[in-house]
Amino acid sequence: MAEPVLQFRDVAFAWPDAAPLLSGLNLSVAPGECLALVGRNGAGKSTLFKLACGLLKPAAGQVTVGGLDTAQARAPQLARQVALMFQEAERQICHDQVEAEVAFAPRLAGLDASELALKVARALELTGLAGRARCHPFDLNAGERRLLTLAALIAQDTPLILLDEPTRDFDAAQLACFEAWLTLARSEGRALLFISHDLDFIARHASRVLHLDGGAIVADGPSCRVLLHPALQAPDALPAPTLPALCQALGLPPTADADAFDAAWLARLRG
Ligand SMILES: Nc1ncnc2c1ncn2[C@@H]1O[C@H](COP(=O)(O)OP(=O)(O)OP(=O)(O)O)[C@@H](O)[C@H]1O
Repeated sequence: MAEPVLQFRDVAFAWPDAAPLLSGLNLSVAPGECLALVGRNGAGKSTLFKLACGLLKPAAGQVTVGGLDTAQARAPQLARQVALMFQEAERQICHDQVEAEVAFAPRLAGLDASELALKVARALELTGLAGRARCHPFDLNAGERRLLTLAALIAQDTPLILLDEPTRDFDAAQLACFEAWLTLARSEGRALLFISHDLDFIARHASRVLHLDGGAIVADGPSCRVLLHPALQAPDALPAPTLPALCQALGLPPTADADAFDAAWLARLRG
């Protein structure tokens, strides 16, 4: 079996002057997995992400990324293994030109000028920002700024990518661009973890969903099963993902794929 790209072993964590948030948390993510983290506000999703990229260190237990212990590894080593898009993506932009922002990580990684130019051009192309290379990031709209942070992650070229509410600011065209990249990144074997409150988006893309509550994993499995679980469908919870909920109501096998739904429904109609 492939070596996990991310592993939590008996991890404990508490914020200062607060009760323990995580205790004895175990999690393993394989290359190529696309995993969604769901759970109510304050469940610990963003904290788990910060532990996963080494911004926070566990109080007990161990977090490894690409086999590196985040408590021991140096930042440049971790930056070759894992990249993170913050929930407030524009806060991680630190250059005054789009191109310079995208070039930041590969330049620090020591790429020569021609490799660097290729990486930056590809990242801008994939995010639809090729025509905005010389712009100031704050002249971009909110969705473009999020795409800019995505371009920077693409250029960072890591096996593990963490995305906190990635679709938040996108219009329909930007979402389509992002979803095309997501499919490409999966085909390249990257492991993707994202936090999202958009259950339809999760149902379309996640191969696995973790439900976090009070810092503990209360469900871990295929998206249709976890997203329709009663614990996520409490009265004050998010609306169920459309297609899996429709399948459930019609007594069809759960799926988030429109073609599979059509096939199952037609088979039912034909008796
Ligand atoms: N920098 C911080 N300092 C102290 N406590 C924090 C800090 N960040 C988060 N917390 C606390 O940790 C708990 C988990 O927060 P976290 O942001 O990880 O949850 P979340 O599931 O990502 O929530 P949301 O969906 O609202 O982003 C909350 O009680 C929160 O108040």
